[in-house]
Amino acid sequence: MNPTLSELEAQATRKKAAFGGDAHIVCDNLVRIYKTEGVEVVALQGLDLVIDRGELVAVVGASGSGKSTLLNVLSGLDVPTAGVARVAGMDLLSMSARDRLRYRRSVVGFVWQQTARNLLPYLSARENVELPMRLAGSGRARRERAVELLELLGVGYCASRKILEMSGGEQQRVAIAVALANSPQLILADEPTGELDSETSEQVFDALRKANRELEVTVVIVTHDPLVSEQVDRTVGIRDGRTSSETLRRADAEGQIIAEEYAVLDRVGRLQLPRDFMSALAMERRVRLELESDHIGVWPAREEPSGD
Ligand SMILES: Nc1ncnc2c1ncn2[C@@H]1O[C@H](COP(=O)(O)OP(=O)(O)OP(=O)(O)O)[C@@H](O)[C@H]1O
Repeated sequence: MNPTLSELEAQATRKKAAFGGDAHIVCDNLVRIYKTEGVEVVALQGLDLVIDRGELVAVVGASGSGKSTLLNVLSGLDVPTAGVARVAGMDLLSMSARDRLRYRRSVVGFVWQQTARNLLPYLSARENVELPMRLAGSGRARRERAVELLELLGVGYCASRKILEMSGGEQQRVAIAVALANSPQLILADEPTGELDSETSEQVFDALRKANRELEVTVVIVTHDPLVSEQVDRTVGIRDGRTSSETLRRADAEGQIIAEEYAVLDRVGRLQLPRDFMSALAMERRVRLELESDHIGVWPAREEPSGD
């Protein structure tokens, strides 16, 4: 018997709910097209991404691959052209202006690469951390919380200093305290160690890891810094506006970290082969697939015999 219309509707809703389920961040077929002077740039071309609550994830990819666009969408600063973007159950496409403001103030915190974008120069570190709490209208104990956060991140001694009296690494750790001020569920960081040397980068990354482990905040870091991308449990690679690869790290029985690379398979079965794999075997246009009992073989297409 043919299904009724309401059965079909229920089926479609079930299917929709299945992708990502109740994960903390769900991007499903996310598209962002920029139009400038009549020219269209497709920055995100159907990006799928699922991040669970409490994960610490690095996002990597070549310049122009869409990393900042993704972060801008997740931070509520930019609205995607199509697809689904959901954070903590909130739909970032259909959100009202009022909900968006609330979302940006108290659900998500950001840390940018340029410290000038994170901190106000005429306020002390402590006052900078208090400011988002003031704007959100949170009542008492702002001062205590600001000092507590600065101490947690190892920069309690900077509480009364202004930006110019702190090193780059100290400024970024204060910026993380600012991002944490209103107890967000998620921290987004765009190249937070981009302007720092490796020792200072380590301190800033440790501060983000502390926020993740001790305050149970989900953390997404866009980075070119191997020091960051090689220490997280999961690194997501973006290529041409889509998630193309993932590296998962786990400790083996001896405590050694093992990194395993995966290609990302979308819901209709598409995957991107790494460019260096394709060029190593001169694969282009089409490949031959063979289904084996436990894997799928991929071969370069056979040379067609030339007719002469
Ligand atoms: N506001 C905008 N208007 C027009 N095009 C844009 C805009 N922002 C980004 N783009 C384009 O979208 C594409 C993705 O840019 P995006 O900044 O997300 O890349 P990215 O991976 O963050 O790069 P990078 O590592 O250099 O910061 C690029 O082709 C870029 O030129």
